[in-house]
Order: sequence, then C-alpha cells, then structure tokens
Amino acid sequence: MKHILVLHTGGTIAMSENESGGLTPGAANPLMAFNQLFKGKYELEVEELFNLPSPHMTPREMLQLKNRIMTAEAAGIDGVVITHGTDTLEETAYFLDLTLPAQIPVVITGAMRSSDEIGSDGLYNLSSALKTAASPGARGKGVLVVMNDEVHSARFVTKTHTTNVSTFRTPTFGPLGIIEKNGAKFFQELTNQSRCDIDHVIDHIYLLKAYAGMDGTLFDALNQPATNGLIIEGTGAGNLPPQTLPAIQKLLDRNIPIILVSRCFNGVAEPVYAYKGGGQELAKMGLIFCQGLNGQKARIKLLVALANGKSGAALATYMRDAIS
Ligand SMILES: NC(=O)C[C@H](N)C(=O)O
Repeated sequence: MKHILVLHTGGTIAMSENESGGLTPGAANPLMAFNQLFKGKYELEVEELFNLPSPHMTPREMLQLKNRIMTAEAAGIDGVVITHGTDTLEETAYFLDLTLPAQIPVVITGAMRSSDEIGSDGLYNLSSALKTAASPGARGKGVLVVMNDEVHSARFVTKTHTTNVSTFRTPTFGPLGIIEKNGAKFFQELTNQSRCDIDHVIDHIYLLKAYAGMDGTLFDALNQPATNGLIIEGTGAGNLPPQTLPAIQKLLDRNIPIILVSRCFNGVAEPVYAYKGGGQELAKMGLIFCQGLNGQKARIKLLVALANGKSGAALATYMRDAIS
C-alpha cells in the first residue's frame, strides 16, 4: 500500500458557509472527517500545515511546504498530496515545481465549492489527487495539479474561471492526463526542466500589465532602491506602448531585471515587431523574453532565480528557457 503524505494548507476546500452565507475557514478542516474513507487504499499521514485562504499565501509558506516535502521524501514517503486555495494554487504549484528535486509524485488540488455546498468538489478532487499520487506514471513528472478529472503540469496550468469547477486549464499545450476510475492516465509529457534549489525567498519583485495608452507612471513608481525585479505582461507577441520606454530604461540602467511575457492567454512572447516599443526594440534594450509562462508564474520563476543567486547572462538564459 502506498504511503502518502497529505498536507492541508486551506482554501475553499477547507471552508464552510457562515450564518450570513459567506465562506470562511473554520477551526477544524472538514476534510479531516473523511480520512477513514481512504483506509485500506493508502497509508495516509495527514497534516494541517496552514489554514489560509490562498490570497494569504506568500513565498515564505511555499518555501515551508518545499522543506516539508523534502524531509518527507528523505524519510521514504511514496507521494505527497497538497490541498490549497485555488486563487494562487498555480503559483505555489510552480514554485514547488521549480525548486523540488523530488522524484516522488507531488500533487496539488483544491475545490471551487465549499465543503457544505451542494455539489461540493473538494472530497472528489482529494480522492483524484490521491489516485494520482499513488500512480507509478506520476513519478518524475514534476508537480501536478489535479482538479475536475484532469491532470495538469504545474508549469503552464492556470485558473481560468471564477466559479466553474473546470477552472484549471493549460492554455496552448493542454493537460498531461485524465483521472480514470482506478487511477491517473497520462497521454503526453513535458520536456524536462532543471530544478533550482533555494533556501530563502526574495521580496520586491513586481508584476505590471500593459494597456493601450500606458505611460511611465507605474514604472517610475517602481524606481526605488528596494526593487529587485519586474515582470511586464506586454501586449500581443510582446510589445509595449512607446510612452513607457523612458521610464523602463531608467530601471534597466539600475540593473533591475525586467522580464517580458504576453498578456495573451495563449501563445508565447517573442521579439517580432520592429516599430517603436515593438518586441525587437525591447529585446535590444535588455528586456528578457520569457516564453510560455503567464505573468504570475514568470514572477515566481524570477524570484527563484534571484534567490538562487543567478544574475547577468545566466539569469537571462534561465528566464528565457521556459519550455526546455
Ligand atoms: N476556490 C478557492 O479555493 C478560492 C479561495 N478564494 C482561495 O483561493 O482560498
């Protein structure tokens, strides 16, 4: 029987409705009442690491999770399941995917409906995540996100709907597999990604989204001694309104790494256009194009790169290379 560590961290999966109909975390995680359901299928070790709504998660808690998983793997656990709020689930999943050297399956799940709501998806998703963590095919695939009968890689999965249970999707590339009655079935594989170990996290890495008519105001506001890095979600293939360029140049002059991704839901950013503010000029200025990641994931990757001590050409190569 597989020995699986379940780490609860909070989110809607651990919440119930209060008297006025609002969703809140309670003193006890409602999933704890169902541990005996899995008796005879898996040997479970269950811990409530946090009980946080996921907008309260920070890279510090992500690092704590990573350290707990590494200790568990060293102690011989077969797989790990994490329950998490869905709002920032993709960030925690990608943080762990980048930093964990683990070969054991690490599977993250959550719920869109609280434990006491009609059609609650929490217990079902937990059961699917356990099936996946116990599947031999899940080994060595990096961190996996399991929700609504699909298995996604942490690298590209994103929350796409505010309420629908099929909210987690992998734009451009699609899911890695599906949940069947008896386990997870994989039908495609991502190219390998090197792991990058860190023992601390970095603050003051910002994320801005470009829009028609954007000027330098927000970039000027980030021109501060504490700023460590910036991600910009550019338009289309990776372009910016020309009025932003002087303020961006001031940040580059201070050696602040600036990473460019696309604000488009599908596709990758690449320096195609040669007009003012077009991708070719941005690349020449020194903005680093990051392929395939959305803004919030590129931010996690920059944080990991800087915490690992990367700078200059090594940082640029690491940030550019999201796919291989
Ligand atoms: N479905 C959820 O879990 C959403 C909730 N706001 C959270 O992320 O904690």
